Amino acid sequence: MPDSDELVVDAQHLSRRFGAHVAVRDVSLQVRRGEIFGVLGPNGAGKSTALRMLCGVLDPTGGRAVVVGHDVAREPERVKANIGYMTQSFSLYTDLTVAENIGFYASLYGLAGAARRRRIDAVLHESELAARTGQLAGELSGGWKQRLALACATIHQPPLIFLDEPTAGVDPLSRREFWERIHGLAAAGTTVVVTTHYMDEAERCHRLAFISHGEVFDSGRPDDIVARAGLAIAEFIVDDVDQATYLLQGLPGVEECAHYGRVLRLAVHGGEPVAAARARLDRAGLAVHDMRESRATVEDAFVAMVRRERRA
Ligand SMILES: Nc1ncnc2c1ncn2[C@@H]1O[C@H](COP(=O)(O)OP(=O)(O)OP(=O)(O)O)[C@@H](O)[C@H]1O
Repeated sequence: MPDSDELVVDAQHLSRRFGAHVAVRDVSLQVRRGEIFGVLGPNGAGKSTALRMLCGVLDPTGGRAVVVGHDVAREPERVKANIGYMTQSFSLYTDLTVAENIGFYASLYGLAGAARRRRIDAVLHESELAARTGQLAGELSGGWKQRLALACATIHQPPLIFLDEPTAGVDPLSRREFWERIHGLAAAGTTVVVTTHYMDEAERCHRLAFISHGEVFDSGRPDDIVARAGLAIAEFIVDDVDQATYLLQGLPGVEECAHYGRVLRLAVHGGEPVAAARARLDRAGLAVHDMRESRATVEDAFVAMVRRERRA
């Protein structure tokens, strides 16, 4: 966990309208130096719009944000020069080679001479792309494209990088390696703001914000968010899964009863799921095996939040 109090992102009541539609509403969030800050939310929640405002590429229609010491509305060029931004589409030139893409971004950020050569060598080494410099970016697999996009976004050693769903469509091993690299960058003092739909990735962030319908629903450390969701979990195996699911969904406070292979997982809001589930299934004469309490996860908290919003 970073121990710096220096705010690298300070957004106050940030809003963005598109015509009558409010995509981001009154979002306030702070990110400290060296922090990995995750932004979660369902599709269309406003995550990318919020990121684009913080990057200085989209003007807010309300509120303000200071990013790496510059106001995003008044000094967008200063913001852009001092951040890295990896978009969902990776923003690579598919008909240029790996080396040409990196060279292009190096020029964009004004790198020249020995410093330019040093940085290009460094990102090629860190991304393990040195053997692929002549390959067209469009011919790389998803995992290698992702490495190249991160190399381009960090060529100028920005103190802050924004990553918009950086691991979408990338295999699990590449995702792990990518996150190791993100933690390495953060440990060296780089601040990272990342949107993701992968809940295992959310658990790897220092702090999170849950966004829904353009508003921050909750924010804080993953553990604290999970605790605030107030969910208790029971896992067990039953012979008649359909009947058990039907019976358990009728219990008070049940958020979800879902299958994980042979295991049924019951999430209950404020209660004793093991005792309640056992009593209910015993009464119906259903055989239950291996029942145990389990830990609620960020995914449980997230799913409960989205469901509650939909019910409201
Ligand atoms: N340029 C635009 N013009 C009009 N509406 C837009 C524009 N950009 C985004 N929106 C709308 O704003 C809302 C938020 O979109 P945004 O892309 O920020 O969501 P998101 O949380 O990033 O979604 P996803 O997880 O699917 O990427 C959506 O309803 C979207 O249609």
